[in-house]
Amino acid sequence: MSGLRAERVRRAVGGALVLDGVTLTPRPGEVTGLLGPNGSGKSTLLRVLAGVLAPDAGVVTLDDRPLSEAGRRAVARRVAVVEQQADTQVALTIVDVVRLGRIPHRRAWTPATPDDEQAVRTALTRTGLADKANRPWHSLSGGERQRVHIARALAQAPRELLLDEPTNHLDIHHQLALMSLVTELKVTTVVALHDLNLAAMYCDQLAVLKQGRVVAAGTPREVLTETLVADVYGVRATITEEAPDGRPHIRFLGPV
Ligand SMILES: Nc1ncnc2c1ncn2[C@@H]1O[C@H](COP(=O)(O)OP(=O)(O)OP(=O)(O)O)[C@@H](O)[C@H]1O
Repeated sequence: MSGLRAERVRRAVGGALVLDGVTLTPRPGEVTGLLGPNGSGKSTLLRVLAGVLAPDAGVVTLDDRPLSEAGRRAVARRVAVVEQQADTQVALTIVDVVRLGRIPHRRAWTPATPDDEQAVRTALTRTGLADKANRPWHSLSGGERQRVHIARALAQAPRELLLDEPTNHLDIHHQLALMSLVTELKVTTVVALHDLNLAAMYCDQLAVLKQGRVVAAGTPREVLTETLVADVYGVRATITEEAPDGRPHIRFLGPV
């Protein structure tokens, strides 16, 4: 089966079992939302899918081949990752940071090709950063930095995109713009989200983690039920299905 897949993955962090038998099969070209309360294992699962952390048991495969055998460079050409609170230390401009996305595609010691520069320009335009390309990183707001990291991931031209709470720091316009962009890309995407309504609006599939296990998976309509929100998040909610496409809308009423 093509694409990225986690199968019965277990992983302990700092002595505690954080992922306990997680299987995730993101559908090619679709957006899979990863939900779950704080500490449920979302970031850890994304790091295991990215090959940054190795599973203790189980396997992550890319086109049926274990990630551990694929080689870092081959993985970097395919899989782009935007981590939470990704920071960049050095004195770079926006366009410099976005150019970092091209590194996996370039041969050592060769200058950027016109294709590299075109990919960088397109990524800047799609994230609304084209007119800010030469701004220094340190002068950017939290939301602008977040968008630069998304642009860097797009410049990488990945087939798989892993995003850890990418709408953190973003105002409502940029949250919606980012999620629209991600759905338009037709790149296989796994995105950790806290906002259940955003997940319901934009994701094709959802997987819900609780204490390191997948407790629900399917379409937003299948997954987002009042019972699930109460069980997993400890919150009372009423859920309606909104026209025209019948996606669920969650109205939170309070803690259980
Ligand atoms: N370096 C570490 N040492 C000890 N425990 C860790 C470490 N990193 C993560 N954990 C623990 O692993 C669990 C899962 O963390 P993870 O960051 O994957 O959760 P998450 O679902 O992404 O949470 P959040 O929604 O808060 O970002 C948490 O209980 C966390 O405290």
